[in-house]
Amino acid sequence: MYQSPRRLCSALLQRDAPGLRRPPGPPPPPRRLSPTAAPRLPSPRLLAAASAAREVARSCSRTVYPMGNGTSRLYSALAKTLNSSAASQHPEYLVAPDPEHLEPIDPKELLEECRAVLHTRPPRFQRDFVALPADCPSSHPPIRVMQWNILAQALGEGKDNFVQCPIEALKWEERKCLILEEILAYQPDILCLQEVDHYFDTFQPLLSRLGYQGTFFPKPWSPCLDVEHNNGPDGCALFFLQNRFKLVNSANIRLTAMTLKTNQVAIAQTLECKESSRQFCIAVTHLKARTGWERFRSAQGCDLLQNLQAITQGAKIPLIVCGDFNAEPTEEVYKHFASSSLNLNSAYKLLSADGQSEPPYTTWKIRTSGECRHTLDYIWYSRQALSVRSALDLLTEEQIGPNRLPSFNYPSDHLSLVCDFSFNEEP
Ligand SMILES: NC(=O)C1=CN([C@@H]2O[C@H](COP(=O)(O)OP(=O)(O)OC[C@H]3O[C@@H](n4cnc5c(N)ncnc54)[C@H](OP(=O)(O)O)[C@@H]3O)[C@@H](O)[C@H]2O)C=CC1
Ligand SMILES: [Mg+2]
Repeated sequence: MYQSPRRLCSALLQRDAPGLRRPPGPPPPPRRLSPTAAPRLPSPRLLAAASAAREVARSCSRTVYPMGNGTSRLYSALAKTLNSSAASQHPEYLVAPDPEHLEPIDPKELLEECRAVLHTRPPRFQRDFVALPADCPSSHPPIRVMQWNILAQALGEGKDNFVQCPIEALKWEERKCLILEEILAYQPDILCLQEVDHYFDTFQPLLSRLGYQGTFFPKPWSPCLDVEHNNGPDGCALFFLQNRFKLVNSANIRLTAMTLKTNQVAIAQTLECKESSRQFCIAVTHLKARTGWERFRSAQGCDLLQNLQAITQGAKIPLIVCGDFNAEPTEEVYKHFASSSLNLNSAYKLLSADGQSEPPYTTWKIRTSGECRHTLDYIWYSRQALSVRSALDLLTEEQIGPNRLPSFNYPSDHLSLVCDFSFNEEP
């Protein structure tokens, strides 16, 4: 049974629940003015939902529910993991909430709830799926994969220095709704995320109630932990829809570079499709950032490829690798992936006229050092076993706007990549 909107509202607006507030700290820095974009026009239904949400949140902040109440159960599951400022002393972020306490949410209702929270923001950008020619027809529904570096909240507010992005645009309570809206709009079967620093308090509880099974692997020395009032370490997260796939095996990989352990991680899981009984491996990673680290990234890429060779039993199991590689297509690590014996192709190349060129950008931001427009994010796939049926077009320069990303209408400095895959016929 789906929950009523009032219960959904409480899922989103849990910030006001007792024990879930951030600890008192210095006042926020002066806020810059909002841009003059046209606000979304909320429907009366959305406004009613927002008002109901505020009411539920207010009542939750003063009411102690007896055990067994659904709202209280939700809060207790979230509260277990949300006490984020203490994360570096007490690794509470490693404790997953009890799945028995999670009740299903209707995605449409959650989307509506997100839109209600976002009603003062400019409208979402329109992006279209581009159909791609496939070699063979498929009798099974495609597998939709989303790759997205969602921008860690602590890094966005405390380290990244996006000088043209108003601090208000980064407010977590609204930015998380923009992130959820993007996920709910495309409804991926598999979701590969980087820079997740709100796994246990936001994505795990909400996405598991939408039917996903999630795994989180934090970076060992996440730079988020250096930021005051952080919410714990950031890391990679992998979610898949439980009604479509069965987990066969799962590996959390700490990447090495020239045998040395590094601060970067990957998750690789073998899944079995419930409709077709076919197995494939899905992996997510986030390689070392910054210029000057090209050889390091290349070594991390080699380590990941070696791990994936073993996990796919020498390329016997079809593979999809999603990641923020922090590397342009000219870099060595890209070339290793393109020429690996795993026989991988990069899905977004298929959007180009010749099928050979990566898109002009997957991240676009302005830092104090200037404008950074790069192609760093990829979805690699086994070119023999899988076909890309369609891919979500990127935002245009005009949509991104002169202040670039993140912005009031897009929550991350990286664009999401979304592809529909199907299996080719077995030889
Ligand atoms: N406490 C300790 O003992 C240790 C702490 N650390 C911490 O970890 C950090 C390094 O971690 P590591 O994982 O190697 O980090 P990375 O160099 O990989 O970068 C971390 C994040 O910073 C973002 N980033 C990239 N370029 C810039 C930039 N120019 N300005 C601001 N942010 C940027 C990246 O985002 P994107 O990928 O989107 O570009 C990425 O998510 C150190 O700075 C330190 O804070 C590290 C080791 C030990
Ligand atoms: Mg980043």
